[in-house]
Amino acid sequence: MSDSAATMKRKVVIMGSPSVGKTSLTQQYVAPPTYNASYYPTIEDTSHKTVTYNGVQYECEIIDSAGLEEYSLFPGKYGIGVHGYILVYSITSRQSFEMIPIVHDKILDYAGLEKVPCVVVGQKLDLQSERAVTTAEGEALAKKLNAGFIESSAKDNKNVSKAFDVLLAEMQKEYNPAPEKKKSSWWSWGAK
Ligand SMILES: Nc1nc2c(ncn2[C@@H]2O[C@H](COP(=O)(O)OP(=O)(O)OP(=O)(O)O)[C@@H](O)[C@H]2O)c(=O)[nH]1
Repeated sequence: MSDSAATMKRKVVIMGSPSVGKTSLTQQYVAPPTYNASYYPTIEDTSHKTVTYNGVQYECEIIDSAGLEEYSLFPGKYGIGVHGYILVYSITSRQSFEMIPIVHDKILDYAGLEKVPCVVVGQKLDLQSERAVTTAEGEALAKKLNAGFIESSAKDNKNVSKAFDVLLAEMQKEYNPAPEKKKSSWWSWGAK
């Protein structure tokens, strides 16, 4: 995973309950406009996209994983060498929302980390009349997990690339932060 001067490689895994729209989100991002109303459960798919975010070019490897249930074993290959995670629930399913902290805990446990760049994505934003999780609840959970947050609709292609941008921002904070501004020292107080 070496980074060339021009392009940085970023490996991203998309995780969450079955049928929340992980594949639809990925496909809409990688090859828009792509939306399929039929449901085909994923085993695993990998796709690639090169994007420029905040002046940096990233070559992203995006792994769309199989839907996880509460008692699924965490697939170890998703805990190694991964730069960031997109944790997806559906705004129409509380069960899928409740899976988010469980998946997040599994990632940290497996990787032995205290923090990892993540974005929590509330998918199926077009299904407002079936909403079961409020935006405020989503935001509060993401804050608790130290993650970014956005609601999206793969169907309407709403906030799809923004979801990836939020993760790129989280990864930039973690792996290539802006140089810290010089802190003032005690003796500089009052000095002009
Ligand atoms: N209304 C609506 N339906 C969606 C949206 N995204 C996905 N779907 C539908 O939800 C179903 C599941 O979508 P997938 O993208 O296959 O979900 P997944 O999370 O990848 O599913 P698994 O492979 O089982 O993990 C499909 O019928 C999609 O058409 C969305 O934004 N809005």
